[in-house]
Amino acid sequence: MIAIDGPAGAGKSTVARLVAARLGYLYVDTGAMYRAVTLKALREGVDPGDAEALARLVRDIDLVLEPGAEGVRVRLDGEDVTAEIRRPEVSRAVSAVAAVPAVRDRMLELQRALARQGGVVMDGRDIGSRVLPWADRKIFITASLAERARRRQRELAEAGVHASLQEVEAEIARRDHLDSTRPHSPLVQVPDAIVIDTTGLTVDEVVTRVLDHCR
Ligand SMILES: Nc1ncnc2c1ncn2[C@@H]1O[C@H](COP(=O)(O)OP(=O)(O)O)[C@@H](O)[C@H]1O
Ligand SMILES: Nc1ccn([C@@H]2O[C@H](COP(=O)(O)OP(=O)(O)O)[C@@H](O)[C@H]2O)c(=O)n1
Repeated sequence: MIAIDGPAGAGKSTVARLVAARLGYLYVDTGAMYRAVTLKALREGVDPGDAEALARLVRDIDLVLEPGAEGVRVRLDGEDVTAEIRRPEVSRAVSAVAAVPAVRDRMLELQRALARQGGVVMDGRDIGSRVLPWADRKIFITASLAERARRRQRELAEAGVHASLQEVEAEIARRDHLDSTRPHSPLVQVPDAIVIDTTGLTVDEVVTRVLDHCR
């Protein structure tokens, strides 16, 4: 069981997916789960600040993560929403939705159920601290804000979304602040995690470091 946490755009998903493939483990992208909940809320006109409505919304949500050739596919109520959950509207609202305790408690149940299936690499914000505190390895992946913004801007451009570097950087910084300061299972660096700063590294170098640590 490998737990990977860190701020937005640090490279968690990219590295976690490759490490899971190398080890033959299941990869669980918990950020995608919070994004899918947020998409459902936006579609149903539920205010991201309405905790009671969000608690109802997650109670029997149909959320499935399926391993695919190009990464995990996300199905919400039977529909493939893999691309849509990366839209800027979802990114803007997700931290408010993820701050609601009932949402986090429901995601925790689903995440632990996935981890019970066997070898797993799970990435997010509270995996080492709350979801899988008994994980065999914990890794905190980070990078400078400027580098993370450059990476996210490139990804958005590839998806046809054009935003200035300043805008992307401000948005990431705002989300990191919300994620780190919420009362319920905030983003924290646990003392038993090793830290990898990916700023000057290639994806391969980071994957190698994680695999070395897991041996
Ligand atoms: N050294 C590196 N480690 C991880 N990702 C990197 C690295 N260099 C560039 N990238 C790119 O940065 C982006 C990181 O995004 P992602 O993995 O979604 O981060 P996170 O899951 O932490 O938000 C990807 O497009 C990835 O290809
Ligand atoms: N374990 C997790 C994972 C994500 N999240 C929330 O979900 C958001 C999106 O996560 P993500 O990993 O997809 O974000 P990116 O770093 O890929 O942009 C985060 O900003 C958090 O608000 C969380 O609260 N706890």
